[in-house]
Amino acid sequence: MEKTISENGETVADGSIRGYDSLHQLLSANLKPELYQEVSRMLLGSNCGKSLEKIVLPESANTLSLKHDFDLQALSFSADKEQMRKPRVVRVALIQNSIALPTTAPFSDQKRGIFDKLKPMIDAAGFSGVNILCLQEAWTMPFAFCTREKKWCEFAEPVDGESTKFLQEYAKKYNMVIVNPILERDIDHGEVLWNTAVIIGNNGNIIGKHRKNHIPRVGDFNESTYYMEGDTGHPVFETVFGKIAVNICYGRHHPLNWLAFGLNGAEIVFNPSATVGELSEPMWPIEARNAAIANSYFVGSINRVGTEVFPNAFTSGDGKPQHNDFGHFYGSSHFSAPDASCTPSLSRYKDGLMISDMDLNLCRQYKDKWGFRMTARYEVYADLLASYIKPDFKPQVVSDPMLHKNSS
Ligand SMILES: NC(=O)NCCC(=O)O
Repeated sequence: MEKTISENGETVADGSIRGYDSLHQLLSANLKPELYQEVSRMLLGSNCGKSLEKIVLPESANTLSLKHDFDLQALSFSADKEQMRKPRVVRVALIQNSIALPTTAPFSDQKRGIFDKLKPMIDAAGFSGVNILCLQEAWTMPFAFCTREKKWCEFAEPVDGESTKFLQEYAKKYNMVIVNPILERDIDHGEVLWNTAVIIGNNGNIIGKHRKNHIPRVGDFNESTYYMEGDTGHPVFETVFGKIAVNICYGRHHPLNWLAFGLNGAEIVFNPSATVGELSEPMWPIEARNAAIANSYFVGSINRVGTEVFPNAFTSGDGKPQHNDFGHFYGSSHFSAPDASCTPSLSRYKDGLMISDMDLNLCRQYKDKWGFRMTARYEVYADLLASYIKPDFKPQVVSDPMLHKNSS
């Protein structure tokens, strides 16, 4: 167990929930098995009438997780057998990690340290036959956007920069599609910055990029100091393993953002994130799962882990005393499926690799079952939105005439 810190006024072990890695671990350790089964059925849902099955991973992957002390979980989502289509099972993985060195270390050492700590996790994914892997938001750096200091811009790199080159080797080696979320510097357009996910194909080629659509202006998340809202729309990348998209962090609070990736045909949407307990933990398991249900696709949610302390104290104009850290990034990466089932979460404080098999046929099966696409009434909302964005928009409110009588 790590040192203790104070979070929300309570003393807790650093990042754990009173010594437990995750909510699911806490519940399974403290409830009678028959009660845990009921809680788990409601909390994690069921897939084809049963709980998710554990995947047996190769010994080499388990050995790496023990040696390098990262959480490793692997569960399988299935779909009903169809007569006309073969199952389309893909193995998908998420990596969550803390930074490797203090934020005061030379920048190149910090970056190299993170690359080094990711190597065994990527190898474990490769040894396990993972087809698509997604890393966390701005994984090459501390999440320094709380500080508003511009020196952290040095971590930015072009789409084909150092981290993409690093991951291209793994993509080729393991025949793996890799989603690489970075702080991007657009060299060809005045060296401006973006929050970007680069999609690397299984041949090591760059398929494309997506830039974060919604930029937070909440609490310490002062990201608008660094980059603007993305200009790449809602691309879906057709890979040899399926159609994927990336909804970067704060975009998960915007149902229309999720919808747009769905309308473009996504089968798996990744949500690489950086968010802290006090701000968003109660939202975390709900938003992704809701998006998976409403849009009939799989969602892979990833959050970094640990508490990152910065050399200079900062404030966020909210009257709180100045401080040197964001709070605790609570990990808890997991997958959600269109049938409302989801995996348990990875550790709240340890690095981790979450692997899932998913039969992508489940997406269409759930479109057919619930008919959310058919019943969506898009034309009604298109009309409303078209009028809402006009300056002369008036909300459609029908007031009780008595209301006005009483107030006059
Ligand atoms: N990185 C980022 O967008 N964080 C915002 C906080 C949140 O959405 O929970």
